[in-house]
Amino acid sequence: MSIRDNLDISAYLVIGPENTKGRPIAPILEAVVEAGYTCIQIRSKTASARELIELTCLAADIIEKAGQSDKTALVVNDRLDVILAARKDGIKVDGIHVGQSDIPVSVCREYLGEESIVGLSAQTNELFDYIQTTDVSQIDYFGAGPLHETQTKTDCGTDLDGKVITRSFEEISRLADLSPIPVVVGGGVKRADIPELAKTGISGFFVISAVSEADNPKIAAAELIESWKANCKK
Ligand SMILES: Cc1ncc(COP(=O)(O)OP(=O)(O)O)c(N)n1
Ligand SMILES: Cc1ncsc1CCOP(=O)(O)O
Ligand SMILES: [Mg+2]
Repeated sequence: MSIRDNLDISAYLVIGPENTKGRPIAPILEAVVEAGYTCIQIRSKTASARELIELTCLAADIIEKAGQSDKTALVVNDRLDVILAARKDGIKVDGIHVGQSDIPVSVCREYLGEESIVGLSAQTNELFDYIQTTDVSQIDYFGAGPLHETQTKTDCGTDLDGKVITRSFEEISRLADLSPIPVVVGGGVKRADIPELAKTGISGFFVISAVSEADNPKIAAAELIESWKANCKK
């Protein structure tokens, strides 16, 4: 049985060295694992392959030391090469998250195998048609959003005309109803959004800055997940 079989994307942290205001990543990872986050995604647009492998190793170590290897999934953003290299070093990496212009999901599935998690960002344009018509046989969940415009990823939700399309709670509820697979929503999500987001019926929230840029990431991480659990529909 792999962690893919019991996929839980309810509390999902995305993190990279460019998101921590210069602070070390390890204490933030330790705090989110301790708080019970179910998924951690290593994502960096600036780190080298070697740095990403090291970071992935660090995260896997922290998850293992906390005894959470069966509960906190570790995925890497975009970089199939990094996952393959990390696995060759014996590091437990559970999967990948890719977007519309990244390596195709069929290739990820072929190289990572049936026990791995493959997450895909839903397309912004014609989102509702897209999630109902896409072949989801190779993927485990959709990443969708943004709820608000975000400085962390300014191109998130950009439509064909270059305009950022944010999603209302009502639209997110429709997404949850229509999607054949779990949906995790992020992009500008802050603590105040969690009660309403949790009531939409989606499977989880994902955040970068609400935790990694917080004055106290440990408290911020705990508050987000507690609020999610307190308000969750399912
Ligand atoms: C959980 C989750 N959802 C969406 C994204 C965005 O992925 P992508 O569209 O490929 O953009 P980048 O993150 O690669 O800039 C994500 N990373 N995680
Ligand atoms: C990686 C990613 N994908 C869609 S929005 C986003 C960034 C979310 O960051 P923040 O939680 O700081 O808005
Ligand atoms: Mg990507």
